[in-house]
Amino acid sequence: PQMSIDVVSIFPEYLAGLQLSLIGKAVDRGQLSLNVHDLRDFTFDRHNTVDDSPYGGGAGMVMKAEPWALALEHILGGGSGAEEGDSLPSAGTDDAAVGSKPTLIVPSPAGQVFDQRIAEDLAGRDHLVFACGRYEGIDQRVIDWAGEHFELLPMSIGDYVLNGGEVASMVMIEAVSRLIPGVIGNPESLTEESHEDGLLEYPIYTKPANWRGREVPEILLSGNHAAIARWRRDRRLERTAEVRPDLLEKLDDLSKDDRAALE
Ligand SMILES: N#Cc1c(-c2ccc3ccn(Cc4ccccn4)c3c2)n[nH]c1N
Repeated sequence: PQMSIDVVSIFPEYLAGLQLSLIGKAVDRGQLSLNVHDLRDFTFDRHNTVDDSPYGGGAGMVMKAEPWALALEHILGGGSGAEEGDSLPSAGTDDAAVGSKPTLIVPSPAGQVFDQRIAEDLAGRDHLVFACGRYEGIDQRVIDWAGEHFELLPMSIGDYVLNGGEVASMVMIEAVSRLIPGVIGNPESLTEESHEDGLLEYPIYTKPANWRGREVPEILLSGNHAAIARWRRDRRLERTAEVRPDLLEKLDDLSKDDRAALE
């Protein structure tokens, strides 16, 4: 497959949603391999303990180190099925064989904020591993240990607090996998999408032309493609200025027409 993704979680069924729709088809087509691992499979006490109280006191619980190290070693050892059953990996396809480390993404409120640029970077990698924490997070020594075996990326999906890393991992896996060539049905829709060139997308319409007395903007029915392109760009600039002026600040290649639209 072009990319293999492993996810470790105490709620593996949370990730079942990824098997549906786009990603499911890409997996069926062999473009993507997705393996979800239950952290509790790497515990051996009667209660399958994954957490304990924090050294130094404080509220909540901390995820124990050993189960995480065992789960990640299983994945490093090719336990994600990357080797088993596949044709012999030629040089460059198998991280372990050529020595480039797999990427370990650790969702965390204290991570770097995920964005489209990071999604594009991750889409070019061979093997992504997502470590979904719960409770107050994972024993720091796991992160320190993992840094020797993975390229380590603590990542946050935004400035709000979640209860764990599963939802964040699904967000990142969806944003990354749709950038893999062939995974999304219609590649054209990748080029025009918003956040690609820093502007939000323009308003979209489909039949009927008059819906409950509301008309589609005349220009869109005109067939004048240059005028339509200009109208769409103007709407994108207007919307971005209105909703996300911070994105506009970043743009430095606005044309005369662009500035006119922002007046
Ligand atoms: N990505 C991302 C996240 C998270 C996130 C990710 C992983 C974990 C594992 C446990 N918790 C609960 C928790 C709450 C408070 C302080 C520490 N930990 C997580 C929260 N919150 N917000 C984001 N954008």
